[in-house]
Amino acid sequence: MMKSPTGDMFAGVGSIVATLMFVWAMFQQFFPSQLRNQIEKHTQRFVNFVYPYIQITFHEFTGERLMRSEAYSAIENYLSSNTSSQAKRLKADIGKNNQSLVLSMDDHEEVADVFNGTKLWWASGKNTFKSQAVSFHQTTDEKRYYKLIFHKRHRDLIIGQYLNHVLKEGSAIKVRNRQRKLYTNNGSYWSHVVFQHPATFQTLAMEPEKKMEIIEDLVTFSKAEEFYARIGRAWKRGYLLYGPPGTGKSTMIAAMANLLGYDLYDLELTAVKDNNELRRLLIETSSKSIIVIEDIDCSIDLTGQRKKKKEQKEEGQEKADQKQKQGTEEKESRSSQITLSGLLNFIDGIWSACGGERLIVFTTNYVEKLDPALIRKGRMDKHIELSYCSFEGFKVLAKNYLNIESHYLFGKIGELLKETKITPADVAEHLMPKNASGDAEFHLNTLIQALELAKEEAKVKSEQEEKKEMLSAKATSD
Ligand SMILES: Nc1ncnc2c1ncn2[C@@H]1O[C@H](COP(=O)(O)OP(=O)(O)OP(=O)(O)O)[C@@H](O)[C@H]1O
Ligand SMILES: [Mg+2]
Repeated sequence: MMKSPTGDMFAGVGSIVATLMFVWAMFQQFFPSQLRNQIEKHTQRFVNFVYPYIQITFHEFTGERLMRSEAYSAIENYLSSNTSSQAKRLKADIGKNNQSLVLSMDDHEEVADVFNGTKLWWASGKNTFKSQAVSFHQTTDEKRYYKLIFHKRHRDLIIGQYLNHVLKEGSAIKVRNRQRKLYTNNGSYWSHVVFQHPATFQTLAMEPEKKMEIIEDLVTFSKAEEFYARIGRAWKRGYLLYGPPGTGKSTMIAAMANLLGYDLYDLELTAVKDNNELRRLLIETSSKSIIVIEDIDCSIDLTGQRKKKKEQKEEGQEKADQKQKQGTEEKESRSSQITLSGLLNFIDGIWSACGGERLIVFTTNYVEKLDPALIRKGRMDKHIELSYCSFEGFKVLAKNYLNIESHYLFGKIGELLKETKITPADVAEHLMPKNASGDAEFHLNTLIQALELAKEEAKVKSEQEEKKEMLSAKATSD
């Protein structure tokens, strides 16, 4: 059978069409990506030419387990404290202690920042995805990010110094804003509660110069990481607060924690079994913390042996329960001894082993009872005496409690304070409002009465002592 030319022709056309279609398919399959690459390459070049900026994106969640990125939260803190005044749309959130509002820039906002004279921009944004998970509620995932935009000329400065600065500053702000904790050792373990003591240096009754000196010392310490590294010393500082009961030692520790934003570890030595346990407790403390050992003279005695504070105090009560507990407790208390040398070794040694800044604060009512080895400089770097209320101290309390800065009775009170020993705690007690009227004059007058009474008592006491001395002198001469 002969083939028709048309048939032939058609067959030819058919194959051409098939070939073309094949080529087209190939073209479609391979070219777009090649083409895209090409286009991208050229546009990138073009964009680089007319748009010489670099962008870096910091995503909120990173990694496989989608951890919240440290960098993102540091940037968030940095921006909310440094540039939120520029942003027109802000997000608000409740800050620490549920009291203050924290403002940060809202999505799709842009703010500028200047670093060493170089301007750069931060933009916030979010990508929204429909969730893949099967759920009755349709959920959408939002992925937030910050984008840093800067001129490529400043690449080194921004990627090096500036980002470092942002991350450091951001983490410092986070520390300042976080909820702080008060740890107490329950035997050999720390347990914690939220630390919310309102004491500040501002409300602490003390001579202004002395107060400033302490604040400066603390702030210098908290910023001295490089200094301590350079001189090869562990980043720690010891304070010894001493003075009669009710002069503000514990209050000052709370003020220190509030000033620096540190956690507090209230170490009860009498509850610690032995040196090993003490070591473990100290190792478990975190950096940026204050370790407090109150009434050091009651916890450790000069020979280095632990006193049984509780048993001394509540002897009567204890006797009743004693029979029950005897078996186990006696064994325990015999083996539970923290020695002075053990404690000193930790103060000297342990800190070097764990990084981060730590303050250790000892308090005592009887500084003269302490072993000089415990309080020599280097161990306790700074000795702070808290003493009876001075006129300056009284003025702070009057401002705190009565909200007054001057009053015609102040002169008289100033005179009386010079002649009497009264603790800030006692002064505070007299200024405490006891009824709704809150009358300043009434409170100042009760304080004056109390001061006069104390003065009288002191006089009687000194007279009695004088008499006694005279009598004993007479007895010896006879
Ligand atoms: N310097 C001070 N400034 C302001 N308030 C003070 C001061 N000293 C004492 N107070 C008030 O008196 C109360 C008791 O003070 P605080 O517990 O700080 O004394 P302390 O020195 O630690 O006494 P102790 O030696 O008994 O532990 C506090 O609640 C505080 O309100
Ligand atoms: Mg105290």
